[in-house]
Amino acid sequence: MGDALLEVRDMHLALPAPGGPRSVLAGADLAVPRGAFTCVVGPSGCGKSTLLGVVAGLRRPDRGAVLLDGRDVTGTTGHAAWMAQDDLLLEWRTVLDNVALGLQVQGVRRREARARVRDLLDEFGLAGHVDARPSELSGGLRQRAALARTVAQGRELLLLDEPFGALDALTRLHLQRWLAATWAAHRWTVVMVTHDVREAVTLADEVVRLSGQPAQIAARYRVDEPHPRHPAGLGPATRRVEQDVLTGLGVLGAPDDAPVPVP
Ligand SMILES: Nc1ncnc2c1ncn2[C@@H]1O[C@H](COP(=O)(O)OP(=O)(O)OP(=O)(O)O)[C@@H](O)[C@H]1O
Repeated sequence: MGDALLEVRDMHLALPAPGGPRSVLAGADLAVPRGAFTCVVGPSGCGKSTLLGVVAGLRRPDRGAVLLDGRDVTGTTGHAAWMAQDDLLLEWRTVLDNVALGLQVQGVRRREARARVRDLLDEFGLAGHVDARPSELSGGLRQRAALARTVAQGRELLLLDEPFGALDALTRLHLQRWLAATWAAHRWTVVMVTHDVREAVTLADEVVRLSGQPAQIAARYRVDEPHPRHPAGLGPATRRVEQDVLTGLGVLGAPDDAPVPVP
């Protein structure tokens, strides 16, 4: 794990529940190399977002550590930028000012922040929308703007929690292709939670599967196909990984560590 930018070690966390604290994370370990894309999948409600929250420092674990480049950042914020399914764009600000906000909250003056994000807006296909309000944008453009705001913060680590979860299937496919190409050009270090296994194997160098509650790392799957990948044109080895992840989740064949969830 010597070259890992992010290391999560032996993470334990219990959260309040009606009958007393319930263990949500029970010894999760993670190592993400600098410039790698890791996707986290797992049964609904198993603790994926909670794990991301602990990595971001929004929650302090009961036990375990979060290391960034070997620094202990457990329970602190500032090392990671977070993007959730809900884009959290401010409706009264233009696209330019929403994206610039990522820098302004770090103390950069508005004028400088606006100047610094303009190139990013061009690259993210938002050049024609800088003065638009979020309500004037399509769902896909909103998510691009939210991602631009996340990236603009210049943090070492990007944490994406189901960023395309609310989009229709076609828009989602477009954004997966776009993110695959944009990430391949930048090589940000990313940990992304998704329910979409095709999305995971399209984007990730490694897919990490969590077990059911309390969550542990059930399996890791390497995806070696060169980036950028096309979600509808994945190679046979990547398709096999996809099948393996689905099998592990109990969607295909026999699950190896969890009961098949009854919808
Ligand atoms: N603030 C909280 N207080 C108490 N329990 C919580 C809190 N937040 C989450 N939980 C519980 O912790 C468990 C894990 O939740 P989490 O949102 O991390 O799961 P998830 O895998 O991201 O879910 P999903 O797949 O539905 O997005 C769930 O049982 C949830 O009800």
